[in-house]
Amino acid sequence: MTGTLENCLVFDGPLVHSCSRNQITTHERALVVVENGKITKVVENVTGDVKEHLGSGKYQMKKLEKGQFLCPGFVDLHTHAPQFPNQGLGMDMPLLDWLQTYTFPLEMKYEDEGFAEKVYKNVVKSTLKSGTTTACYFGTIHRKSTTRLAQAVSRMGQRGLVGKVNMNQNSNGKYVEKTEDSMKETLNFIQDVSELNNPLVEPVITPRFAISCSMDLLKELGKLAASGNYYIQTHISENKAEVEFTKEVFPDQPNYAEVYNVSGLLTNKTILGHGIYLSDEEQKVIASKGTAVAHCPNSNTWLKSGICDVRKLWSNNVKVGLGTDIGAGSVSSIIDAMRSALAVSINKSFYSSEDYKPLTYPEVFFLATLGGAEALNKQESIGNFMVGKDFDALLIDTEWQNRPDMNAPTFTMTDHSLIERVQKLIYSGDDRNIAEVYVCGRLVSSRNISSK
Ligand SMILES: O=c1[nH]c(=O)c2nc[nH]c2[nH]1
Repeated sequence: MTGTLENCLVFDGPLVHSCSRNQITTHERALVVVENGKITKVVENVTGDVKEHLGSGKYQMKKLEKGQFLCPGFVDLHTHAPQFPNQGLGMDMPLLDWLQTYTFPLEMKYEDEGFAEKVYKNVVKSTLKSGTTTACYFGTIHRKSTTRLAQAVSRMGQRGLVGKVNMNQNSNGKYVEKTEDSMKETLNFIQDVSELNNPLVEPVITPRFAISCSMDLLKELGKLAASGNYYIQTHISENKAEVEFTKEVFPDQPNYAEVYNVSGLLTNKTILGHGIYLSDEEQKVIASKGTAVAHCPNSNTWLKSGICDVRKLWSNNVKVGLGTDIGAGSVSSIIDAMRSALAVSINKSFYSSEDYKPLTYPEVFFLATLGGAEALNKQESIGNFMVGKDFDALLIDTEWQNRPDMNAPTFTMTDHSLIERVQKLIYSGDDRNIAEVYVCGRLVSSRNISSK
């Protein structure tokens, strides 16, 4: 803590976070001191008066109420901002048909910047309300509209990685770009994001997926990513027909992962959506590059893509976090992604060998917070409440009686321990349990205020 406590905010109450993959650390009463957006002190096992721990000085206190606790902000590693208007549509189709019927026609509409502005400000408002403090967004091929998305993220105070999509082949014949334009507009987009002058908002190189890009384009994008050490996001091995199509489009490559590897697109700043059908060999290459997988269980269920085996990824040392994957996913909340990850893993256990253990609730909590931070290589700045990290946090309220008017999903009429309240959040909670959202110490969304 620096000098006096003036201009600092102190939270006093229960705290939960992940410090390792299979355990949730809980403190019945902790003090978290936040100065200039950073956590400068955490006092655990607090008893008695705050002054006994922090001395005298001026600080703004935030005392949590019964049933409330602090939890790290959620990391959504994979979502498509332009697809929010299609949320819940076309879930009865497999991936490639769904893209042609629903997704490409909607994404084409973002040629209109006015439409993009209207949608994107509501997307960011909504994901913040759901507790997503860090989001990796796909935009569309349209540079100016995707810049509107980055501006909305910046204005509303979210930590965001935003990508202009690249695709120069195998589309519907209309929603496609020339290689040269794709590269030029990606460079322009990077410039637009740098002009925001906001360290919380970063550009991501975003080839849609292998089949929508020629090898030339993939390699150009790989070079560009290396030139500025930029993040990269794309899809991999989501659906069996997609995997087969990829083999046809890139017959010289032994597998899907190698298409990205030879293009220089597998780095320790790459996030691959899905990864359901990756072989051990591919997973090992991905792990050796420090590349991460975004597990998107809700989307994988509705599009009937398959079940991603998170344990297998972990056993091959691949980093994993969660993605909501709107609009193939139907719910934009990482609480839902945690619950879906548990459900698909339990379902998988019914027909797997006896030694397959379904994911546990501490493990999915890890995926939603510290796991997502590690996937992005941002574990030094976000993911839990270690001193020196940025204060990206949620004030969770599980007490039904605090707001009966909201009919909150966590019904509580008897006493519950802190870890029971965490379970309630994961298994039955939703946005109504998120009272306040902080990014880098700034209150960006609350049940009473809405972001502009
Ligand atoms: O879930 C998905 N959503 C998409 O928009 C997409 N594009 C390629 N592959 C995809 N998968």
